[in-house]
Amino acid sequence: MLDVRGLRKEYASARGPVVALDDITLSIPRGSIHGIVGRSGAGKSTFIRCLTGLEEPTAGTVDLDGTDIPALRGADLRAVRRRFGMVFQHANLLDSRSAADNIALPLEIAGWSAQDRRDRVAELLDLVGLTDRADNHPGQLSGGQQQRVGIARALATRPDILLCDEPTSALDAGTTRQILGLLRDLRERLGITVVIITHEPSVVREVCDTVTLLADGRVVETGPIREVVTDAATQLHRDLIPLPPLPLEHAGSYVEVSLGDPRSGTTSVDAVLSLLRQGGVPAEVAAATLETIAGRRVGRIQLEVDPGHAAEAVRLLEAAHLSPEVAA
Ligand SMILES: Nc1ncnc2c1ncn2[C@@H]1O[C@H](COP(=O)(O)OP(=O)(O)OP(=O)(O)O)[C@@H](O)[C@H]1O
Repeated sequence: MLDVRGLRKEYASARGPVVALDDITLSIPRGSIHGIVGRSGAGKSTFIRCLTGLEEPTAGTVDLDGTDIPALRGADLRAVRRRFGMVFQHANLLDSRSAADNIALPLEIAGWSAQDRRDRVAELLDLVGLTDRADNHPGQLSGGQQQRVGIARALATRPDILLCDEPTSALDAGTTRQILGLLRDLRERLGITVVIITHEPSVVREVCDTVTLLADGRVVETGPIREVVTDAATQLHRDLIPLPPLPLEHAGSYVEVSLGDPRSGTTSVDAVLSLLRQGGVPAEVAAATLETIAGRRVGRIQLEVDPGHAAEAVRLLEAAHLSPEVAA
């Protein structure tokens, strides 16, 4: 549905051009939840601005159902922008207006009649579970409820794509789960496509179907979560299944292994330990992260082995397709 090819964005600066996006090529399927991850400065915001036509790329195409967004001007561009709804880290609601009136704002701007606005707002309040809070002002709502109002407002004019820029970064873990549950629910009920910019691996793990990792304006990895997460060679595999750093003081050698690679029949911590034991290598688990992501059991284990056995441990683990790496 959204097909980005060779997208490049340069900004002029006193020290020459800054390349914010460099040859970005990726696809976001209709009705999917797509995560865009990357460090600060990776180009995430620039990418979103190019998607919505707020920024004109230096080169490349952004194809939305056969329309190249960067090629549009005037009324056509304004029309295509209405196909995107925006959700931000903070809902930025107007304090002087009730929840219902905040949601009605884009409908007023789009010229809906008072009756149509009332009907649509009631529908949206129900959709985000805030019917009983319609008359509350933002100061009377929790952060999570304010974000629900923000999401309802973004959906008001029935966009096809919901772009969420760090939608849960300001929320606690419990509220984050509720908001992610709501986004998933909206995708099921409305068939809407959701794009989430986030720096939180947990958001990607919990809700995304597909993901793109950006670094220095380039695509490092992109694809379905269930594929990238089971490929021990990807950066996303490490980012989505994080292990703690090694203990500050340690005498042993540490070997990290990955579970979940389809080529490996070894799927549990016990199986890894017994494989090493049978090979004559005693090992202990120093840390482990085990998750079920997109229906796949995946994990990473940090093993402490005697330094004299490290090379043998790596050999045994490699033979079992557990992608061992000596941690330093
Ligand atoms: N208007 C601009 N003029 C010049 N350089 C810019 C401009 N906007 C962004 N950049 C540069 O482009 C690069 C990408 O910035 P961008 O804001 O897209 O990154 P980001 O991944 O969204 O970062 P963050 O997570 O901190 O918001 C950075 O090097 C940034 O300094």
